[in-house]
Amino acid sequence: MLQYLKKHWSESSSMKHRQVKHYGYEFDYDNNGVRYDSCDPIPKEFEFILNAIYLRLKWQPNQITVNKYLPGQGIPSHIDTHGVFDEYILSLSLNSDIIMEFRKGNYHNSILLKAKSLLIMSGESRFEWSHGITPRKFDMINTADGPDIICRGTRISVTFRRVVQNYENIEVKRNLYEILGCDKTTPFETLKDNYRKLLVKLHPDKSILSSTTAACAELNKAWSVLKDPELKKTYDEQIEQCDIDTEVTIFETLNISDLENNESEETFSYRCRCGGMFLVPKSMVDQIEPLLFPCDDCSLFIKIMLPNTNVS
Ligand SMILES: O=C(O)CCC(=O)C(=O)O
Ligand SMILES: [Fe+2]
Ligand SMILES: [Zn+2]
Repeated sequence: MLQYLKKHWSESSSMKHRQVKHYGYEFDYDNNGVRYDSCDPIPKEFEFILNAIYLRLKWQPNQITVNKYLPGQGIPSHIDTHGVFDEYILSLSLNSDIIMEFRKGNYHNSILLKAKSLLIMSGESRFEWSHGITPRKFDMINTADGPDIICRGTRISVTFRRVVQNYENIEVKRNLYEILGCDKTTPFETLKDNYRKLLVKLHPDKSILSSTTAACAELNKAWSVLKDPELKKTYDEQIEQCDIDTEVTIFETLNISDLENNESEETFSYRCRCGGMFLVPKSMVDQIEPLLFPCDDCSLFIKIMLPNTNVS
């Protein structure tokens, strides 16, 4: 592992007080959140330790941060963000011993992290105690023979965390239909079939690599929206509204009162010259911007001036 890290260290980014490299998800120090788009997947070289962790804790990390501390460098006292990361924070110490300071209110504990040891934080130690490393070139330790001083070498730590998979953490970039390999007109059964096939291919239990987890969350999000007729409709309306940034041909500009009010349905309607239909969801009448709606058959649009529209 050390060999791998030493070989790949040149790609790492440098921070003021230490060097860091992320795998799986990138930890964003500006907003204490995570991004996964710009990040290297967890290297194969880490799999043996991920497997060992899994055997012991039945827990799979999907984000790894490697920190390199030269003697004299440290990390400010902190608690890893709740909500973004789940209940375990693990830290593997390599190459040098170091003292980590734990604090909770007025309580304080110094713990010697030996090289090649794994620190497991969970429960109170993970959520209530802060941890940090004082920037120093040596540490004081207590031994059976009394206090002693140890000089710090370069310490490399590998922190294992699991990004909580809620949708807020996942930036969905791709069109939801693209994710499920289909389009707006694909029948429900095919959507469902595609979802299942893709899910089996991607399920995180079948692979230890974290990019899989992100892809899986993306897939779940796509499916959770598209399988629900109401959400699908809203989503379709939104992409319709996005699509029309390009040139469109407006068939007519109308007021709501020009449309047919289908009492029993959620939509107003208007007949297109092609025989197709323009459908305007009733839920949209509170909008203040004029809206464009496509014909369900041809490429024409109607422009709707809503009661609240500012006419300037
Ligand atoms: O270097 C360590 O052992 C801890 C690193 C850490 O606390 C973190 O990256 O959040
Ligand atoms: Fe931490
Ligand atoms: Zn038409």
